[in-house]
Amino acid sequence: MQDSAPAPLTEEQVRRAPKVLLHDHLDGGLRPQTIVELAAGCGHELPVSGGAEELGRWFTESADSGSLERYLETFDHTVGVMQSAQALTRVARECVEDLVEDGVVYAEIRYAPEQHVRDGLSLDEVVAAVQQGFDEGCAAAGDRIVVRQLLTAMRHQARSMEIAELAIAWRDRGVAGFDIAGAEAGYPPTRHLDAFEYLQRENAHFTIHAGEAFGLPSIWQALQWCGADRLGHGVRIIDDITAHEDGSVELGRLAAYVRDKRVPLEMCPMSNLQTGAAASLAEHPIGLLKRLRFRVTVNTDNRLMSGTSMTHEMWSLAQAFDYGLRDLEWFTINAMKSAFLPFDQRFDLISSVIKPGYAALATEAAQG
Ligand SMILES: O=c1[nH]cnc2c1ncn2[C@H]1C[C@H](O)[C@@H](CO)O1
Ligand SMILES: [Zn+2]
Repeated sequence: MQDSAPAPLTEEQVRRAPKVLLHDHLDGGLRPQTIVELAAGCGHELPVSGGAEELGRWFTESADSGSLERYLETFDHTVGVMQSAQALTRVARECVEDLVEDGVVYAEIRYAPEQHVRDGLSLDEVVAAVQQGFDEGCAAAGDRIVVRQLLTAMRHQARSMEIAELAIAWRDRGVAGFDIAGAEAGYPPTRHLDAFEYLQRENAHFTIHAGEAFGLPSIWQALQWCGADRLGHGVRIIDDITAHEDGSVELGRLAAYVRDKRVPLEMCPMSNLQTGAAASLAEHPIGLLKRLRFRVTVNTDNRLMSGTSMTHEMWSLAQAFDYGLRDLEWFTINAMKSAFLPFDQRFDLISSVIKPGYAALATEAAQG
């Protein structure tokens, strides 16, 4: 008889476990050393002058602000050094290298092309430069990772239609979908309804940052007006769930819809602690949402600003909620099922990479 107790986990096992990343910002994941070098090359003035280590600390400390708006201010110093094709290619290539090192087997990486045209690049050149970096990184990694782009439009700007058209123009050349990001309060997703309706007519996929810094109305609009396939964060769906003292739980209509329709939630626990969307990891809604079997996925959001990685997110959750390998496999398969990749490719990654990867780790753990 097989022992049904969850295998005891080590951080090293989590690092080696196959992981899937759906929500990660290219401009939120630079290596501090790369920022120092790119800033020197393009004349961008950094907030501190002491080198990579001090700069890395500056990002995590400044992002740890309790407010999404202040958190977002730190991006001035990553976007500022990502204004040339060479810089974009380098950052994209290093992103793939870092994800491979972290045990990620499939990633959708997002960024806002409209933020990278200050020095004269066209939107098309921006996407091409990032794709070049992803191609180089993936080629160097052999077949260990598959990477796609998601193109983001900034919700306070008015270029979403153009960015949606860009995503369609690149849909067979590395771009898997579309997103909107930026300050949530005051900028409802319905401002960009024309872009979402266009994408729906094109049979395209999109996710919307919603329910992070603003509550249920934002999630409701993202799903019921805009037709989002997935929710970026979506943590505030917890506001539509009542936990009674006797242990029973009641879902409001929106929460029930999200669970019934298997709407993927791109949860980013460490980022939520920094922006104030959750008070502590132990109190993070991910614990209850997983127990209620919402389609929860685990993500990094911004590896630089949160000083995080997929290994760190999953290892921290494992410690906070006593998760074992099976729970991490569940998150990973949830994410792979929710990817904006064709069904046959998702199926193949689940059956030939993810399941065998977790099975091998479970065998290893059982053998001590
Ligand atoms: O967690 C986030 N919420 C909303 N916007 C975000 C978040 N993380 C990054 N962004 C913004 C800042 C980036 O410059 C932009 C594109 O990646 O997306
Ligand atoms: Zn995000």
